[in-house]
Amino acid sequence: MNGGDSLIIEPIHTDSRESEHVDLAGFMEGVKRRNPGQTEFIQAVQEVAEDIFEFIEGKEDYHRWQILRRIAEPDRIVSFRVCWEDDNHNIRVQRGYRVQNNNAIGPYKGGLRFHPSVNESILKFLAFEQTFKNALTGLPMGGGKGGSNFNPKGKSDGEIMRFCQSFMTELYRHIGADVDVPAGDIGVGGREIGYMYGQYKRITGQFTGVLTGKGMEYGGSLIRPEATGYGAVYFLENMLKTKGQDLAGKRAVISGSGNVATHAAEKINQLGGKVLTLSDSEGFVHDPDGIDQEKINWVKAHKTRRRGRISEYADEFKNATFHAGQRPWGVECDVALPCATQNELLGEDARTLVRNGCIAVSEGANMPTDLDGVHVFKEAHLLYAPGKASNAGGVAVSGLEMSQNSERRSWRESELQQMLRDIMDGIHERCLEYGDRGGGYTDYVKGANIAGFKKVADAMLAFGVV
Ligand SMILES: NC(=O)C1=CN([C@@H]2O[C@H](COP(=O)(O)OP(=O)(O)OC[C@H]3O[C@@H](n4cnc5c(N)ncnc54)[C@H](OP(=O)(O)O)[C@@H]3O)[C@@H](O)[C@H]2O)C=CC1
Ligand SMILES: O=C(O)CCC(=O)C(=O)O
Repeated sequence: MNGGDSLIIEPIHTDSRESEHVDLAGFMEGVKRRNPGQTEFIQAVQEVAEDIFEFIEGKEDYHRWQILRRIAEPDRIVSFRVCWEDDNHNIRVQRGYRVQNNNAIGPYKGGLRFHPSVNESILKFLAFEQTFKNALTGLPMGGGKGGSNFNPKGKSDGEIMRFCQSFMTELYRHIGADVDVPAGDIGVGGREIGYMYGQYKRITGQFTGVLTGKGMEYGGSLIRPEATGYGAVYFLENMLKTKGQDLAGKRAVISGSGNVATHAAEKINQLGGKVLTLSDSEGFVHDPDGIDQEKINWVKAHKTRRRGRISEYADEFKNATFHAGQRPWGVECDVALPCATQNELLGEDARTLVRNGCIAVSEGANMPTDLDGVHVFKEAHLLYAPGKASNAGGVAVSGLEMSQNSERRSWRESELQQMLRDIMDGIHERCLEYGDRGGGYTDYVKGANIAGFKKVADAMLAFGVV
């Protein structure tokens, strides 16, 4: 059963087993009971709880004030109907959501996803992850996420505009520059942000920093489009540096062909690596000659302007092959960057990567590796960065966009590039601080989970029970 669409949440009751010190298994039993069928959300909480239980052992305050339990219960979930008219004058009805997970350290912040798979479980997992990620950036941002089961594929520009306007007609009452600041995610790029911002401005009459990822003409920030992909590669570079290595000559396997994947590919090339693959939901392309900047430019135009499929890459560039219905993890590589979607790299894929000699994985997507895969990477002592650390560059530059909007000014590209670098270096440092397992091995998952948790948890302790 997929309970993802259910809005009924069991009331938080003081079950005697949960008001005392439960162990990890007892805690997860409660999470599963309260969130039936929400597999992605349960997976995300489990991955965090595995590390946090070890960290809070003997730390009475975190237990007594039920901090993890409270972070794993969204502050609120808003669900609404979104009606729009297609080009054939049919009335279409979609479901929209905003999950406001936690605002202990700043306004809710996180993207909007338009994809047919969107449901409550997926947005809850994303908002939960976002809470830790945003804390890791060091900027004052809480965690949220939203979206709709609207499928943008094959829709005309007019249909996209009407949907975005209808979506914002309800969402606007739940957001604000100091309340909740959405941005893009899968299926939401510059075009959609523009339509939504226009509608927000039309309804409220306000020109404020209520969305990020805006166009440069109306309050956007330089390098926001590049920031997630570039940041994931900076993080990868930092991990390699701990082993005295760099990206020069390294073969990279990348999934996805959207915003994050193409900018990750761009930065890998700039740092001397060779990108062998890109993918979309229909399969992957393998280009043994390398996907250089010219080819990346073709992919960007193909996906964002022509709205084409990645399979057509193999018709355009000689020696490239398209592998329908497959993911790229079997292609031999030194580094891998999953940049498409959740659970796209399973335990078996992780074993294949390890067997083929891959030394580092930096996640551009959110939770692309399933729990089995995470455990495989940890046991192999791979340099493995979870998305909440490695893909934080995007939301970090969104935070910088908020600052620029508040100050009513724009920073130079060189300043922003340096700030993105510094923020990614800072996240890496925090992972090293909390993820040291001894013997030269850093567990970046543990480091990211604990560093993110500690910041949010300590703010929550300051507020008492709210
Ligand atoms: N944009 C950002 O700033 C940030 C994004 N992320 C995460 O990065 C990932 C990619 O986002 P982004 O690049 O912005 O999104 P885009 O919409 O630009 O691109 C998404 C890419 O992923 C592919 N994809 C989507 N769903 C699936 C699926 N079910 N199976 C296989 N491939 C799929 C798409 O293929 P197709 O065209 O066939 O749908 C497309 O190639 C997401 O996990 C997102 O949450 C994380 C941090 C910030
Ligand atoms: O820039 C933002 O606010 C959103 C980024 C995002 O959705 C993410 O980090 O997953």
